[in-house]
Amino acid sequence: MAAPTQKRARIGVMGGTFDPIHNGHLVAASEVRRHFDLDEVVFVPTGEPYQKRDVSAPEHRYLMTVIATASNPDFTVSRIDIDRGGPTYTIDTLRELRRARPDAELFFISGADAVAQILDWKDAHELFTLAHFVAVSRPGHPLTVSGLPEEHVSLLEVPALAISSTDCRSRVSRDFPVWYLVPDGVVQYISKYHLYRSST
Ligand SMILES: Nc1ncnc2c1ncn2[C@@H]1O[C@H](COP(=O)(O)OP(=O)(O)OP(=O)(O)O)[C@@H](O)[C@H]1O
Ligand SMILES: O=C(O)c1ccc[n+]([C@@H]2O[C@H](COP(=O)([O-])O)[C@@H](O)[C@H]2O)c1
Repeated sequence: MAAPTQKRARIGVMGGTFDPIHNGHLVAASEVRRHFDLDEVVFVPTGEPYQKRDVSAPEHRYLMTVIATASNPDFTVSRIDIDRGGPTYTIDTLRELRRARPDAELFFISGADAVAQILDWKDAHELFTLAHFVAVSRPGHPLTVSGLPEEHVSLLEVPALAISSTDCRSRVSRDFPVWYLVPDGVVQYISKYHLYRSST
C-alpha cells in the first residue's frame, strides 16, 4: 500500500514596511489565511524599502510588527529582510523562504496598490515561479490582474479599511489619535518612543 502523502504546508507571506503596522494589514492577512486555508502567515518587515523615503529604523518597525501579531497564533514575524541588509527585493525574500521551507507552498499577500507595481519589481517574472500572489482590495485602488500572469495571481475582496501608514504617521504628528487604527500595543509603542512626532 502506498504511504499516505503528507499535505504540503501553505504559508502566507505578508511583506511590508509597516511604518507603523495597522489594522488594514492585519485584516488583509487574516482574510487571506482563512480564504486560502493557510497554516500560518509570516509578516516580513522590509529592511531598506528602496522606493520609500524617511522610513523609521527597522528595529522599531520590526518590534511594532511583533507586538501587533503576538496574540494571533497563526501569525509570525520574520527578520530575513532586515538581517539581509541592503535594499529589500521580494525576489530575495521568496528565494530565502523557499530555501528554508522547500516543502511549502508560498502565498505572497499584497494590497491592490502594491500588486499593480509588481511588473516593475526586481526579477518580476521569477517571482511567480516562487509564490502564488494574492492581491487584496484596498479602498481607493482598483483591484485588477491586468498585465500579470492570471494563473499565478488571485484577487480577494477583504473588508474595506481606509487606513494607511502615511495617514497614521500624519495623525500622530498632528496630535490626532491612532487608537483603533493600529493595535493598542502599537499606539503605546509609538508614544513610548516618540515616533512620528515631527514627520508627515
Ligand atoms: N488598508 C489596507 N488594506 C489592504 N491592504 C493594505 C492596506 N494597507 C496596506 N496594505 C498592503 O499591505 C502591504 C504593506 O503595506 P505598507 O507597509 O507599505 O503600508 P501602507 O499603509 O501602504 O504604507 P504607506 O502609507 O507608508 O505607503 C502592501 O501590499 C499594501 O498594499
Ligand atoms: O522587489 C521589489 O523590487 C519590490 C519593490 C517594491 C516593494 N516590494 C515589496 O512589496 C511589499 C510592500 O512594500 P511597501 O514598500 O509598499 O511597504 C514589501 O514586501 C516590499 O519588499 C518589492
